Amino acid sequence: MAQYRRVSGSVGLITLQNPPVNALSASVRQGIVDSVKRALGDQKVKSVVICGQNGVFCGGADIREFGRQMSGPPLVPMIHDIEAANKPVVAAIEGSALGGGLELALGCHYRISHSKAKLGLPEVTLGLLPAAGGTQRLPRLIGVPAALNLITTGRHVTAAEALQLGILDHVTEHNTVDVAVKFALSVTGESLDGRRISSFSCAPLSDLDSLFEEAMLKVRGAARGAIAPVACVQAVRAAATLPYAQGMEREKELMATLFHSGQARALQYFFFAQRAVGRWSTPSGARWDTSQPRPVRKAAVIGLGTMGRGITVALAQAGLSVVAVETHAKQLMEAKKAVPSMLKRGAVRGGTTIEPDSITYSETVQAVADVDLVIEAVFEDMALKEKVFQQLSIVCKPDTLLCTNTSSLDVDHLASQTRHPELVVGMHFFAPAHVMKLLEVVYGRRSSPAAVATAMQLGKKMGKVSVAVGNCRGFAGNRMLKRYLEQAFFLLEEGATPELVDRALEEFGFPMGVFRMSDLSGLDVGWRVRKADGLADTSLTGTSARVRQGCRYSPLGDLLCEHGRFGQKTGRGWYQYDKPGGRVAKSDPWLHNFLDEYRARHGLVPRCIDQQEVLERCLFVLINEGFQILEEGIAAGPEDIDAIYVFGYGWPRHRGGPMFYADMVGLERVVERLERYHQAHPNVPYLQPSGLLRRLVANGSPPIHKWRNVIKNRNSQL
Ligand SMILES: CC(C)(COP(=O)(O)OP(=O)(O)OC[C@H]1O[C@@H](n2cnc3c(N)ncnc32)[C@H](O)[C@@H]1OP(=O)(O)O)[C@@H](O)C(=O)NCCC(=O)NCCSC(=O)/C=C/CCCCCCCCCCCCC(=O)O
Repeated sequence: MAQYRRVSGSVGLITLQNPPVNALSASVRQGIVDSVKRALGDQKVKSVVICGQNGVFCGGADIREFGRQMSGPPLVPMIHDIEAANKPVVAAIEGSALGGGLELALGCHYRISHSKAKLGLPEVTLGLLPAAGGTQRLPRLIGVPAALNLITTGRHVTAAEALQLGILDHVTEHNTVDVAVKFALSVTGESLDGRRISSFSCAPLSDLDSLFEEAMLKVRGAARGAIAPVACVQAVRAAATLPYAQGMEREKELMATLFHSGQARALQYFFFAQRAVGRWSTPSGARWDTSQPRPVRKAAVIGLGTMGRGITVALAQAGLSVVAVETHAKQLMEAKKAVPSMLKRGAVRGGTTIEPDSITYSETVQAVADVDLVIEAVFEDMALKEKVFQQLSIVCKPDTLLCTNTSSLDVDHLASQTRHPELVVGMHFFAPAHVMKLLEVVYGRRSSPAAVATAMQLGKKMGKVSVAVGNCRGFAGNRMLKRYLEQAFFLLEEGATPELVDRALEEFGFPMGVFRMSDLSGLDVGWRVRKADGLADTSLTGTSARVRQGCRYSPLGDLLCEHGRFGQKTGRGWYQYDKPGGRVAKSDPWLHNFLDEYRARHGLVPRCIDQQEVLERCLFVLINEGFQILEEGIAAGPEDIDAIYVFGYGWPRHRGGPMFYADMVGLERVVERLERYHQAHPNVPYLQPSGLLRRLVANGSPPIHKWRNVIKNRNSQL
């Protein structure tokens, strides 16, 4: 709703009231329409101010209404009526003016903002466009290039930038509503002719065609297959080339194509999923709202390889004081050079300053005696990590939280090496650790609620999306990835090429296909793990060469490593590169010969594999493992898995994440395809649909937001 009152004698003050962000729900829109009518009909009122309660102007249209039958007054005519008013209307912006909130402000005759406010048109991130006149008014106000940038990226700008761009008329450090009311009094009776943005023309540009061609190329490159950014460019083009009324028609038409699209559904689901992962819970009953995080002021990082350096930077950027420990003198010296320059680059990018003395370096673990939290980031080797944890348990304060940055090792086992296993959790960072948004916080059997809460909060402070997951081999992300990689190898055995598999995945929306990604991260990483697991034995011959522990196994990755092909770092992997460290993947005839010989040696007759099979085999098997993970309670809900895959593994956001994708495709279809592939490959047991997946289908395939009920029922039966 909206509250209306008269203030300072002649100003009608309209306050949007819909906590927490004053989203423009049907009742808020109705409240605005009614209040504007009252203000315009009241002779005593000479000007109007619109503001939001609790220090937030407006977070935009109510996203929760989008999937439902729309009711209440529509936004577009509401904003037109405000703009057409014959009394000055001033927007008083505090907190946020986003999406429909900014569009409402653009319909006002003046915009005054607090200096700390953020403004933007983020509709594109929800699979939409600013269809309440935003695509038509913003270019008319600030010019086509700047508007294109804001509308196609959805980025939020500070009040200072908004003032510079010309979105705002005034920025204040004081009480914004008071300032706006005074301003409204000062403009009473002035002509509004030059204040209605819809009557402006876009500033002329010399080469519109190439501007829009470039913009189109840029958005197509940035989010492969996403339709909203393309529609945003088309809508802004309409603003630049058509009269306002026709531009509005075009905006409406383009919005209609987006509004009910699968991509919009996926992105809106993902908006709420990101927020849901913060409300974590564990099977032991620990929860986000009942567990108190400990304060962490000083942290330590043990091991300053690539990951340790990135973690050190992330901690320092979060404002912590950091003790960075590396026992190898040469590595320490290199880290002392690398970390400050990483910090400097980050500060330039983010416009922040870093206290250079917030990091101290040491060659001994003794230096961490007084820290609140340690993140161990030594080489991925259990014996080495055990030793470090034993040492830390002696050196640290008894209440220091001990975290391990491992991508798959057993957190419970490491906890058992310490005097306080309840203070041990995993913090699985993704490389580069100071850039990648994802953090898996891995709780062990004995991790205390406070330990989990502290790690989750620290992740948030570092700007990460922290997802709490249980302890199992590979946790959630890598456990699912393993299945995906294995299917990709099997597809090569059956006749596919890395190019074919990668093309299918990249057209689906991944920034890189599985083979290009493996080349980038290094084939030797997985090889080392397989060797440690006793799997990578290429001396086996005959049928046993492709079977391990009774299941199908592909030694292709091991064979490549034996040829010294570790990916980009060696200049050869699944592709060839112009030099070691080269980035541009080129098809490699050697690899194709190698695959031909391999198939011939094993009596494999190559067949034609299409993109659909690639997608189904690789993605459905990964999804199936996701269901297994939910079934086991390793992840609390599908949103956790989706956040992990979008933020950590390049799953295209406009497809919502693997679990959402399964919901979109239809669970019955996923089961049917998995069963069919399992029949064709009976020695791949994990192609069998998981129990949870089958149960969901048996329960009538409820929509994704209801899966938790089925999972919960299952857990309560156990
Ligand atoms: C920056 C924020 C605003 C605040 O951030 P923060 O303080 O960190 O808080 P959060 O945790 O993010 O949020 C707190 C809770 O509030 C919920 N929330 C936030 N914003 C919204 C919202 N806009 N709607 C609903 N709920 C919201 C959030 O989920 C949290 O709750 P919970 O924890 O999940 O329970 C930050 O929140 C933020 O960035 N918000 C989103 C801002 C945004 O993206 N705004 C744009 C929204 S879309 C929009 O505005 C569109 C406008 C144009 C619409 C035109 C309509 C025309 C319809 C025509 C249809 C024609 C087609 C029909 C065709 C046919 O049918 O024929």
